[in-house]
Amino acid sequence: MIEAHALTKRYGARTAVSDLGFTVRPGAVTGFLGPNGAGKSTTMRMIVGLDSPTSGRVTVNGKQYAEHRAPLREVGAMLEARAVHTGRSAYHHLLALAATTGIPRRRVDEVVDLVGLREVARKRVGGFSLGMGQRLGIAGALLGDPATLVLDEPVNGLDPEGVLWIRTLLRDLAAEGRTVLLSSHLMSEMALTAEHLIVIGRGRLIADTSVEEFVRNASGHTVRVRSEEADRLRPLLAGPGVSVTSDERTVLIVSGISSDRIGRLAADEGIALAELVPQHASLEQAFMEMTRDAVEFQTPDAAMVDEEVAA
Ligand SMILES: Nc1ncnc2c1ncn2[C@@H]1O[C@H](COP(=O)(O)OP(=O)(O)OP(=O)(O)O)[C@@H](O)[C@H]1O
Repeated sequence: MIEAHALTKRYGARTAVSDLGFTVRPGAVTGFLGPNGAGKSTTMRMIVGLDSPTSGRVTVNGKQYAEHRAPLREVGAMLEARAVHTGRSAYHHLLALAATTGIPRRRVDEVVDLVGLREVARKRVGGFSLGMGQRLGIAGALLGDPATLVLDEPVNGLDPEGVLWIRTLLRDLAAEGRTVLLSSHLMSEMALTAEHLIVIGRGRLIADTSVEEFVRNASGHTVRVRSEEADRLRPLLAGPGVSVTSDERTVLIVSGISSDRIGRLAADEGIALAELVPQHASLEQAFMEMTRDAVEFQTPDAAMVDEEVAA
């Protein structure tokens, strides 16, 4: 379990993390999301003691990282996959890491197999592809068989087979009762991997909720209705907060009213519906909506779209 209490980090005048409070629970994969510069990496660095908070605290299983007697056995982290001596082989990199923390050699063999690096384990890390480097980073994180894992962009650079592999691995590790926190910019992947989300923007908490709830709360919620009598149905739906748009004669996209109610209104008037489909926002749409005000740099196009939406 990871717990942050009033966690704050300032770099000079810049506040990277501000009064952040959250709990990452065991047994589920928790996604850590936020626009660029939101403070994710800073928070992760504080979790594993690479940076110290200006105020507040963050603990792993009740203690700050440095207070643990064998931190690698407590928390496994991959923050910068490339932070490896490039002249060493993958095997020796892991062996050196293990030796400094009293982890037996056989565990190195285990993690090498677990991450699928057996064939290249004796090759120099300098020649590794981005994907192989990621696998090595994950091997390092798993070395101490820790109850808690903190991974910054672990799928970055992996091919589709690698992405599927890590998704399955993380879900399995969580199912064993571990605490898994990962950040990713790939929303579709996050939607498939994580059950819970912590979303931050400009260093502050925006949401701490299940993926399902986060998507449900996004207002991108509409109902698609198809009927030969769409013209007759349309005025019946009108009301405060209801909006109806239509690009095709027989199709209405309705927001502000539930599909149950639309179905009832149509039935009362004897209007036959060919389709009545609630459309849920994707995690990406929900994320864009929830973090819109927290985006550090907006492209002119995105800003223009926002203005058009607001107009
Ligand atoms: N060592 C540092 N010195 C000064 N400012 C820093 C330092 N590290 C981070 N920052 C600033 O703190 C803020 C948060 O950065 P951080 O890297 O934690 O964000 P992030 O959410 O991980 O972003 P990204 O998604 O782009 O990786 C940014 O404005 C960044 O410029």
